[in-house]
Amino acid sequence: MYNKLQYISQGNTIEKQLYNIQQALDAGCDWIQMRFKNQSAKDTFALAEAVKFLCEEYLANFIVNDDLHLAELISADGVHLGLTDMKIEEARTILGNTKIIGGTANTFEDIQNHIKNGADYIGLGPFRFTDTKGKLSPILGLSGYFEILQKMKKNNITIPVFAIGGITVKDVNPLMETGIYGIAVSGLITESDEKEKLIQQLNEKLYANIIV
Ligand SMILES: Cc1ncc(COP(=O)(O)OP(=O)(O)O)c(N)n1
Ligand SMILES: Cc1nc(C(=O)O)sc1CCOP(=O)(O)O
Ligand SMILES: [Mg+2]
Repeated sequence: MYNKLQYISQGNTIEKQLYNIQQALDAGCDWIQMRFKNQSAKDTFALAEAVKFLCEEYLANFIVNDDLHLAELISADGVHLGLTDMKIEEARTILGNTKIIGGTANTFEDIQNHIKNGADYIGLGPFRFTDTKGKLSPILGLSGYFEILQKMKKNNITIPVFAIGGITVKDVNPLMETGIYGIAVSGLITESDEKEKLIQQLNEKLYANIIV
């Protein structure tokens, strides 16, 4: 069972990334996706090794954005691949069945393809406009999630779906009502001055209907 909250890291330097990731871990986040764009291979590797070490210390899941070979090299828990990254089918062949592979989707058809190709979870977005990522796919809004999740239900499709893109605390309840599994957030956690309180609030909402 996956955690319902994934933190997507931010920062243009190794130091800034490590600071943000450590803060998220300290505040109780237990799933980190390292997203470090347009950096040298040397720096990306150095950061990945340090994040792997940190996540082991905090018993947090650690996946790498985009770079399957890096994920393999440092034995991360998995990788997140977008629609223009390495094909999920190929990634599955390389990583085997024990690693997590997430795939980005913007439509019901994307989800069908990812399932066919062996994805473990879906990052469905964007929910709304966000500065965190350039070249966004069409914005889904609540109605987009509702339609796609209804289609999944009708077609008996079950795979954990994480909403992503500009999500704030007040979006969590309505998003969960559409049938998503969890959320992936970056700016919300990075920019918060009260991270522990925020993560507690998010988890309360995300796990509200789970009976232990
Ligand atoms: C959980 C999750 N969902 C979607 C994305 C976006 O991936 P991608 O489309 O490859 O865009 P970049 O993050 O690489 O800019 C994600 N990273 N995580
Ligand atoms: C990395 C990413 N992927 C998206 C997609 O729609 O595929 S939106 C996004 C940015 C998520 O960061 P924030 O929580 O700061 O908006
Ligand atoms: Mg990508």
